[in-house]
Amino acid sequence: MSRFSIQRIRARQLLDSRGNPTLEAEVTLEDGTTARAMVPSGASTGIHEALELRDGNPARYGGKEVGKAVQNVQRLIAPALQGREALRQEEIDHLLRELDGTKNKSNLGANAMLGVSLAVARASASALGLPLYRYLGGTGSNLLPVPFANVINGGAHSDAPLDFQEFMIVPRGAPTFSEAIRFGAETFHALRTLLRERNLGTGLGDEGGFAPNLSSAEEVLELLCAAVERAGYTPGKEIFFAMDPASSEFFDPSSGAYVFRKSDQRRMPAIHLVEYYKELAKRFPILSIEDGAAENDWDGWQILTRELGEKVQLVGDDLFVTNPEFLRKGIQLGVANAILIKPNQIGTLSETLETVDLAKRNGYAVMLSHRSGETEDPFLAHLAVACNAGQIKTGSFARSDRVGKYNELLRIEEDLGKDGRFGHW
Ligand SMILES: C=C(OP(=O)(O)O)C(=O)O
Ligand SMILES: [Mg+2]
Repeated sequence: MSRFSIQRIRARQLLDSRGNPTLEAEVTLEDGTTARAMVPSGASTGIHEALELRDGNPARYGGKEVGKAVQNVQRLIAPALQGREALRQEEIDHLLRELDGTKNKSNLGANAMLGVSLAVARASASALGLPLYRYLGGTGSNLLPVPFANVINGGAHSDAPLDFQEFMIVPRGAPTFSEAIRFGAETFHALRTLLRERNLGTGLGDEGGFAPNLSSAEEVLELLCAAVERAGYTPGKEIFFAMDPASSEFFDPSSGAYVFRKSDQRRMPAIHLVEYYKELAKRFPILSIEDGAAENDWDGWQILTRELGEKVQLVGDDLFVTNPEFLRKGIQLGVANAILIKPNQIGTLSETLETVDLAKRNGYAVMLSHRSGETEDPFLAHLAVACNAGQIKTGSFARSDRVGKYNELLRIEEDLGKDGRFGHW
């Protein structure tokens, strides 16, 4: 028993940014330190993600309550971890996995497990008097990530007639993180002005980006170029673009075709979709495409990587689900060249860090990511710096659940002072 031993673990149900129930875990150590962590939730979830446990009673929050996960924390996890050393994160996460006993965390629920895993790490950092990013990453963690700000929301994240889910602005040419935030936010404001002028609607989607009445990627990217210029910058110089088509959402497994169901009903095989990306990447300064092919379409991923992998960062999200097993398969097949990291896809902090490590050792770039259903918890900002990932996507500049992560990174930038670096991955 030490002052870092876990004395008490509790959990509660709160709301996420979409007004759906989510879980918060609270860990108290012997020395009295208490820390909490909240769990986010996706909409365009990958089918191989760890299971998010929901109660399923349609009469209450449409079945989305997390009472069972809360109970699992209090009745099963708390007694198993009580008295354990919080600084032994791997041991804690191993115990959680043993207690769950399933491959996809369906017994305890990945939401119950992740909440506890993250709260244990935060309590440890706090008890040691260290900033969370420093505790998680050590002395070499000083790279502030380039923000990938999702300013146009389509797909499963809004009612816009757009099949591609995310259009991001990437202020990679900024000299510092805080300047990148300024370049991005100024462009976001210019975009609002343009949307107003053109009567396209300024309503927001789930990640705080606009959800305008536009139905093609060309129209969106042209508008983004105009917004960048209106803000006083040059597309491809200070500000680049990235897309997450989230193509698993519009893949039809029975015919093997991609179908633009939200817009013009166009239907195409992977090879034509890749041609389309290539044309877009020729016309616009697109430096990253995520989930350009669907989660089970490994052939499509191979075409995509062969045709675009030299020129564009190709990020696997639904494809890898932050899981070392799927990433290993990707490495063997030579698909993608980057991975999206979402801790709740895998369910513990240690496994998240293992996946990051595997990616880096195999030359895959790493981007930390929020979920479309977020919380005010800025853990992700610390994790991005801890991993020296160099890239983070956490929405636009218009909702506190998103801006909270950027604001935390601004604080970390200040904390790092001269040791902080920005802009390379
Ligand atoms: C953040 C994303 O969306 P969701 O959280 O809905 O999976 C994504 O697909 O990258
Ligand atoms: Mg995605």
